[in-house]
Amino acid sequence: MTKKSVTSTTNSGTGDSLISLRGVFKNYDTPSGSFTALKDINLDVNYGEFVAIVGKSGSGKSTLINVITGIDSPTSGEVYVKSTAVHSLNQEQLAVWRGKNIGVIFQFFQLLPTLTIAENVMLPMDFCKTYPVRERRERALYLLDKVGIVEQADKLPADLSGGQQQRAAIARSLANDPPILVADEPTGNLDSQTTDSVMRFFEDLAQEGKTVVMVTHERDLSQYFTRTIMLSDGAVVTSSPLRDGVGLG
Ligand SMILES: Nc1ncnc2c1ncn2[C@@H]1O[C@H](COP(=O)(O)OP(=O)(O)OP(=O)(O)O)[C@@H](O)[C@H]1O
Repeated sequence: MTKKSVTSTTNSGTGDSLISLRGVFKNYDTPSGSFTALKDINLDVNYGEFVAIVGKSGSGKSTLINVITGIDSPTSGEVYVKSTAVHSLNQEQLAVWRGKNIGVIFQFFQLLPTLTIAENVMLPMDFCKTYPVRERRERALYLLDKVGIVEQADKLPADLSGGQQQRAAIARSLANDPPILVADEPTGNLDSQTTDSVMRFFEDLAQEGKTVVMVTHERDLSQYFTRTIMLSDGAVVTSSPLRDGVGLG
């Protein structure tokens, strides 16, 4: 599948964009009063984009992706993914919706230590009942093969290297074939060679039409992204296309 360009940042939130944020604010109550972590975020991300969220520590990067995934709800404003109004789903609806639509990848992998790698990859399918029971292990093995670690399928996470665990986490994120992958510092715990291979894998997924949104502190990864969104004090300060015209409005 070829990449598509990002749409205008002014559509209604129910247009062609895959992810659409409209006037999103997020306030946290703190002992010293209300703190605004996100300020009037308006953003559109389309199919096949590989987007970096960058900015200083505390600028709101994790809060932004938590609002996109529905892990956190906005204080005001609207979050749409395809035609779903994420901001209006209840917790139970959110869990199932997220399981089917968003693969989440963390810096520290968060594989369940007592389950094998294949069982970890099967978990999202078990939770959302997206594939028949008899097909789930076969699909897990297919995904582990895709990320290059199928021979580790029956080992426990502790028996794998950091890079292999992150590949397992990526396979798990793909279990329900979601259109979106969201990753918070996924290479923060990897050496540079493993980082490059993980980044190339994300790049390939974006080429296939998945949308990848990734928080990163690592400046030398910019070659991989189709767009960089920079946050400062909770606001978007730049949203720049990086190459091939992808990301141009
Ligand atoms: N639950 C919370 N309660 C109060 N303040 C919070 C909460 N979560 C985040 N914040 C504050 O919101 C701001 C943005 O936090 P966030 O974690 O999104 O930043 P970040 O850019 O991801 O930072 P880092 O790069 O250090 O991970 C920070 O000032 C943080 O202290």
